[in-house]
Amino acid sequence: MEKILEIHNITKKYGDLTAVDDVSLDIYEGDLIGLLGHNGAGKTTLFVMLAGLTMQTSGNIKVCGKNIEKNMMDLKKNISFLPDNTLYYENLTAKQNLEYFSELADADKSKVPELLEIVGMSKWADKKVGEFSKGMTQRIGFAQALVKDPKVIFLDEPTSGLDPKARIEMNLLLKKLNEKGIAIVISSHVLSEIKDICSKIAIMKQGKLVAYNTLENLCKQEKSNSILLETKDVEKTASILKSIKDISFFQQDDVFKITSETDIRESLVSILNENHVPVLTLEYEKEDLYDIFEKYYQVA
Ligand SMILES: Nc1ncnc2c1ncn2[C@@H]1O[C@H](COP(=O)(O)OP(=O)(O)OP(=O)(O)O)[C@@H](O)[C@H]1O
Repeated sequence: MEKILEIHNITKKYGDLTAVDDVSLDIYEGDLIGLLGHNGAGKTTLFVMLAGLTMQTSGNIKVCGKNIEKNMMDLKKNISFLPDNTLYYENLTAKQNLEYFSELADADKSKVPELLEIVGMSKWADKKVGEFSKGMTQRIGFAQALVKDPKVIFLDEPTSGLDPKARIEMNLLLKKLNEKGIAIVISSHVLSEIKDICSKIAIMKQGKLVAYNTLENLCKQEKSNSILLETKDVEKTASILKSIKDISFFQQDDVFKITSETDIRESLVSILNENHVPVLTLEYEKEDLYDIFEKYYQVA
């Protein structure tokens, strides 16, 4: 896969405030990255720098191998940024708005009908944007992001304010665009959505990028220290667990959740076998994105 963006140690300061602090990451063709972080973590600031709308205070960005300082046009040509509050000319139709944005981007406006088709808005091409629902307007936003045939699209909270059906449709559309090879980076506060559609997760905290990996690798790295145990004899199991030192546990229905600093699975199976308690399941509890996110935010 082609490396589209190389971001090396970029920092953005606004006076004394460091909004983005020494962030490095690479973005490849076909990446679908979820960018998470609390309010004020620096997500939007990172996007505006990567879209070439503001200069970084330090660090450098390469687009398709070229440093942007000398090739700002390369950055602007290859990257689209859709802010969370994009405004359209409400008295112009969907088609007219997109033609206008095509002209601004110096792109081929004859492609507008095709873009409307991609985002499922052909039927409403000649309707005024002022009459559209939030979901329809957001589709126009995606079409706008596609106007210049970008290699990467940054979307700032693209599903914010949409109802559940519109969110699902939007996420399907994102996947469809991503399957065409366009790298997509989405900032969102909706972890379940990010988990469902993104292949990589980036987490920002106080301007720093504290995690960047595939969800699978993050789950492996942040392995839980809780074991889930289910046996055929709940009472006997409870009494055995009470006798084991340095663990804590609680029972939920027929499953015991055991917390231990060390891996006790083998010794636990032996003790249960010695006491003739058949084990049904014994496995580490799987971390989900919510746990991982919370962990990064708990660490000082
Ligand atoms: N133009 C600016 N001038 C001064 N400070 C700014 C500017 N833009 C952003 N900031 C500050 O930089 C920090 C990071 O803001 P940013 O908008 O990037 O965070 P965010 O992660 O996108 O937050 P949210 O999830 O609320 O959108 C915040 O403290 C914000 O107040």
